[in-house]
Amino acid sequence: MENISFYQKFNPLRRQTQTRPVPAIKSINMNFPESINISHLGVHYRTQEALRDVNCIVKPGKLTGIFGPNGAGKSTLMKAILGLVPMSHGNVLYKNKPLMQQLDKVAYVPQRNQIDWNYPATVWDVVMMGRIKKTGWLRSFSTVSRQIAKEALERVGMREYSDRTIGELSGGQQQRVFLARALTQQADIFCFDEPFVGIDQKTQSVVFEVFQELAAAQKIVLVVNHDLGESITHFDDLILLNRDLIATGSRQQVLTEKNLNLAYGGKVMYFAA
Ligand SMILES: Nc1ncnc2c1ncn2[C@@H]1O[C@H](COP(=O)(O)OP(=O)(O)OP(=O)(O)O)[C@@H](O)[C@H]1O
Repeated sequence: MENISFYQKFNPLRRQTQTRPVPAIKSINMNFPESINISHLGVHYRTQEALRDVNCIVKPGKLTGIFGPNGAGKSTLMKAILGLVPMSHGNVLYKNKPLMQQLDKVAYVPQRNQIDWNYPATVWDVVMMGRIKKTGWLRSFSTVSRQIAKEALERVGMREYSDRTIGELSGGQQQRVFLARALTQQADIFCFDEPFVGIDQKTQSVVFEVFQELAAAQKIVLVVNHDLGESITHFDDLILLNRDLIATGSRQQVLTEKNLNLAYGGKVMYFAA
């Protein structure tokens, strides 16, 4: 039997990504239409400048981390990319069009402190929410949607918790449920804001495994993280911020002593990428 991941199995683009040749680059303005292209992005909160002239690309097939010290603008960058905070200037393009016009292609899991854990929803309800865009409001879910949700829960080891309310779960279990919901969306772009905060080691391993499966399926996987410890070695590409873009590229290119000093002001030890 063909050995494929959960995500590849339910990925409607799977056959195309396997057989279709790489499309020709048509845009004059940007070189990577299959990537997210971020140009001259700036964000102000009232008088405070949170991000200044950020230019980078986020490629499919890579696990990309947004790193930087507290208050560097990591979450702001993710939110600006998704149109959740207004940009003061710049643009974010995907497939030659503003990403904001294509949010149906995005699955986003916000920071856990932005989720109401007392809301009386079951694990199953939360995961099925990931199918609403495909199904439509007030319409009943298809057998296929139910199957996708079951397999997503299975993938993150939460199938037997389907009937629990989300408030009854541990932090790690809650994070796995939201990961399952993101999987059911069958998106092209996956964005996670601080998914490793307050979770156990087992959940961290499951989450990284799923991220790597998504990247292997040529998805865009963008993760805000602040942990400069061993877990950073799971990332392929990094965006290092401190209001300005300090560096972007492969992990090896970004994690230099000079870049870390610029971002953290000499407060972290340099270690080999
Ligand atoms: N809604 C807001 N209104 C005003 N200022 C804000 C708002 N959100 C963020 N900021 C400010 O913008 C700056 C960047 O915040 P942001 O949350 O993006 O940083 P971060 O790198 O994600 O930080 P952390 O690691 O602490 O979560 C900070 O100085 C923060 O105080």
